[in-house]
Amino acid sequence: MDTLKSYFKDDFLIGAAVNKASIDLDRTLLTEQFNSITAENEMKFENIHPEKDRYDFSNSDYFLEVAKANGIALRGHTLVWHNQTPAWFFEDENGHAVSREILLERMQAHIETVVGRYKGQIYAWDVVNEAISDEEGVFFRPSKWLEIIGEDFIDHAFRFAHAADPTAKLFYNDYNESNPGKREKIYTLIKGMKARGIPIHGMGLQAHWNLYDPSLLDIETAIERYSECGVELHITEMDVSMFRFDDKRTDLIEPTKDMLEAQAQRYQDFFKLFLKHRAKITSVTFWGISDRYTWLSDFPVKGRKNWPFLFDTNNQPKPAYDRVLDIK
Ligand SMILES: Oc1ccccc1CN[C@@H]1C=C[C@@H](O)[C@H](O)[C@H]1O
Repeated sequence: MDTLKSYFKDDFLIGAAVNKASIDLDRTLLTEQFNSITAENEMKFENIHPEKDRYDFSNSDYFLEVAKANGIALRGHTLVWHNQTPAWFFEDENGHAVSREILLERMQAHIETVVGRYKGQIYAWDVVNEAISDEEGVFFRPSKWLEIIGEDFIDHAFRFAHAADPTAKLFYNDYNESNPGKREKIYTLIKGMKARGIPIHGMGLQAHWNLYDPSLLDIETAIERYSECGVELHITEMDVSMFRFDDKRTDLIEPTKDMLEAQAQRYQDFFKLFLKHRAKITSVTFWGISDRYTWLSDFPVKGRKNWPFLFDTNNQPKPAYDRVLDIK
């Protein structure tokens, strides 16, 4: 029987985000279908470095152990992000903002400790996540990193990561990556980093898409534009929501047949595009394993169930799975 990882074995890795529950609960489907995993939350700052002098590698070590035992590659997510990073990291003992020099020292220590621990065992890192603003006319997203260090916080993060593990591919990762306005800002960022000799190797397109947008044209234009920077591409957090981002409906307890058919068509269209650009794309990761669990059941509408993946709430293939395996 074909599986995702076997069907695309000559094209790109097929990955899934896992968490402490799903890596065990959904182990059969995970090992059968996927050959890459990403920690959904367990390698983020607040979980892996919860206190100034304490790191917690228990979950990330376990994820690596499971990955190795099953011939699965591990993606690292994420080192520098405005979200899920504890406030103490930016403050001195009196609760005041630390200096640029101190924050750079702390950033370097964090990256050296985390990336260094898994040197040679993590094939790609999302070094910086979501540093570009969605707001028209604003380039960088405001954050404590930007405020205290300045615009070069990104360059430093990549340099520290490369020094800690020269074998890892280093990615900039972002969402709304196919929106033309944000695409051009990300393109400018990466182009500039390459021109300055910063060790950036890839662009992570999060691909939090839905039944209605973005258009295939915007996605393909983004794939081509980022590739022009001379970096490889990863699809890093793919899910296809049944709802537009601004649709706050909460009446459904299961997807309609029309939704499932529309989702199957969207997934087939997306994977046809990925195959067309297989020379640029080296990994495609879903931001979950199956509809049994998705972060979208709490975002943007808390408690509103969503069904964004190829496998249903019982880990069974949906129409979208059959359509993705019926392209070649
Ligand atoms: O789609 C978005 C819309 C607004 C803010 C962030 C995002 C996506 N942000 C992602 C989603 C879930 C987290 O687990 C990931 O670490 C993060 O990269």
